[in-house]
Formats: sequence, C-alpha cells, structure tokens
Amino acid sequence: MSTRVKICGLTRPEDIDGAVQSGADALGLVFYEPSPRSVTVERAAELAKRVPAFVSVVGLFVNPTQQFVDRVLEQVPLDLLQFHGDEEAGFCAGFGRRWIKAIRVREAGQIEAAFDEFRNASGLLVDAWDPDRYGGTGKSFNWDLIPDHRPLPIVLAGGLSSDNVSAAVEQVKPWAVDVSGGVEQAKGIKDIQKISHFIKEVHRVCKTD
Ligand SMILES: O=C(O)c1ccccc1N[C@@H]1O[C@H](COP(=O)(O)O)[C@@H](O)[C@H]1O
Repeated sequence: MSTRVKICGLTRPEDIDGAVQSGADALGLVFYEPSPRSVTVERAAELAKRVPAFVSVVGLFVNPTQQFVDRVLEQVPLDLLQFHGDEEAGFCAGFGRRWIKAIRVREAGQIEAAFDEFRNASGLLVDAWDPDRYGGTGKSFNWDLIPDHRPLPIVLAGGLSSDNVSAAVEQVKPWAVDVSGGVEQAKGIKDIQKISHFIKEVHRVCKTD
C-alpha cells in the first residue's frame, strides 16, 4: 500500500502548481489567522481553482466558529475539513463534509482514546504536542506511542522532512503523512524541490515494502 502525501500551509499559486506536479495527493489551506500560513477566504478560493481532479483540497481550522466554517464552505470547494484544535466530535461532524481530527500527542493512551471519541472521522491526524501552539511546530513526537490496532486511518504529522519521512513511513506505516514546515524555504513559502524530494522519499520507501 502506498502512503498518501498531504502538503499543508500553501499560500501561493506557484506552490500549489509545484505540489501538484510533484505528485501530492492532498493540499492544505490554513484558515487560522495566527498562523503564518493563514490564507483569506478569497485567496483560498483562488488557490483551490488551480487544483485538478483527484487531488484533494483540505481546509485546516483551529477552534473555528460554525459560522466561519460555513462561510469558507460557501466560497471554497473543500473536499475535507481538518480540525486541529480542541473541537468536539459533534462539532466536527456538523458540516455534512468528511473530516479528520488532529490530536497533539503527549502521552500513552491518548491515541486509543481519540479513536473512540472521533470514531466518525475519516482519519486521525497525530501531531506533536506543544504548550504554545496548535500545530505547524516542526516538532516530532515519539512514534512508539502510535498503536498497531487502528480503527481509523492514521495521518502522521509533526516535524517531518525528507530526512526522516522514510524512517517514519517504515516504522509507523501510516495511511498518509502531512508536512508543512519541512518543505518550506520560509514560513508560508514552500520550496518545490523539498516537496518533490519529500514525495519521492515516500514513494521510494513504499515501493520497497
Ligand atoms: O501550519 C500551521 O501553521 C498550523 C497552525 C495551527 C495548527 C496546525 C498547523 N499546521 C499543521 O501542523 C502539522 C505539523 O506541521 P509541521 O510539518 O510540523 O510544520 C501539519 O498537520 C500541519 O498541517
């Protein structure tokens, strides 16, 4: 099975094009103002127009209001919602769209509990815990905390780059990997060579499996 790749935090048309050409399966647009990768609804609508069929557009939210998500959905053709804050399952499920839930992993047992709490999600994204930020930290966590029994597909995130993604895929065997900072030249500005190298590494290690 081939691990899917999501490239997150795209803000420029040329980065969308580069990620698509490099073979990304999903592209993430950040709707969270404190993030340096945040995009306006108008810009997101322009960026999403460039994305061809069979590449998913994912909207990332952190503790949004229902009204804000509704407004984004009216203007941007999102395939999937990614909730990266403290949202409850009922809230995440309230938009008639497929969604994934991110959790910030800090201790043993957390992922098992999240499988139960967010059982109606289309996937569970596991990221590093940080006391000050919800994500995009560039930090990884102890992958040994990810259980082998997985009622939901696992999306592995947190501090991934072309240097460690092959080891991550080999050890964790996630459904997908998600990267932001590890494929940037500056915050919010992607580096197409890094994206291409990252995706090639994932495909290389999946082939040898
Ligand atoms: O990218 C951000 O700025 C961000 C802000 C708030 C929540 C999540 C955010 N990004 C997501 O964080 C993980 C890990 O990112 P990184 O590869 O360690 O930089 C990833 O899922 C991003 O989509």
